[in-house]
Amino acid sequence: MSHLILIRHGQSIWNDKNLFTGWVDIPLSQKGIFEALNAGEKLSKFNIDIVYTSKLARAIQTALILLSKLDTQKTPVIIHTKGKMKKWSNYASSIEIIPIIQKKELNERYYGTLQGLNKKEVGLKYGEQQLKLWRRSFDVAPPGGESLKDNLKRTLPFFKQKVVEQLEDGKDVLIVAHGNSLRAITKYIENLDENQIIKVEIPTGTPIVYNYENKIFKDKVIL
Ligand SMILES: O=C(O)[C@H](O)COP(=O)(O)O
Repeated sequence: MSHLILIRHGQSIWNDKNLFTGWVDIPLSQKGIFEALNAGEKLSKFNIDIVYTSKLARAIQTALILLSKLDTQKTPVIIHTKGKMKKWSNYASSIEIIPIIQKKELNERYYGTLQGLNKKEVGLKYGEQQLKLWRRSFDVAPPGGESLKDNLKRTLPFFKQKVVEQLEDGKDVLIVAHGNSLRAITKYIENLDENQIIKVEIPTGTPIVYNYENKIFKDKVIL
């Protein structure tokens, strides 16, 4: 049996200010840093084999902080895939590592022209119903941005190919990503329909653990 651990990044500075963030690369707030440390403590006994993050700093920052709390001799190493960064990040083969791999497929949904706007003010201007459709519906895209369906189209092929392959291999996989890229993954692994996914909220800095066995995700625990 292997484990899949999903975690949304800790609170970012724009989460704190209640601004739409999407692909704007905003770091963690101080509260977010504490959330990441706390998540690391909760996960300290897991034998994590591989970490996938998005390309966004708030996810990478969360992963690095969290990994500092793990009770392991393995060294977290950010894997570079191009040019000299790849070639010159060689090391002795006796070293055991936890690879950290950054994938744009795990990025938050692109929030289009809403990025940088205050969520409460958008609700007042366009109405709560419209705000909810933009934020939580499956297929209504925010202006110029990605719907959850669009987000799912880029996140899910990556998840099914790369992550499931690792789980099949008996590896414990940690994914550090975002509210909507994780909703896309959750829709798939919990087999939720387009109405059920509307209600799914992923809190910041909270590990969600599934056991994976015989091609089935089961025994979900929120730590
Ligand atoms: O991008 C953002 O603003 C948040 O990370 C997720 O936003 P949401 O909860 O409005 O989908």
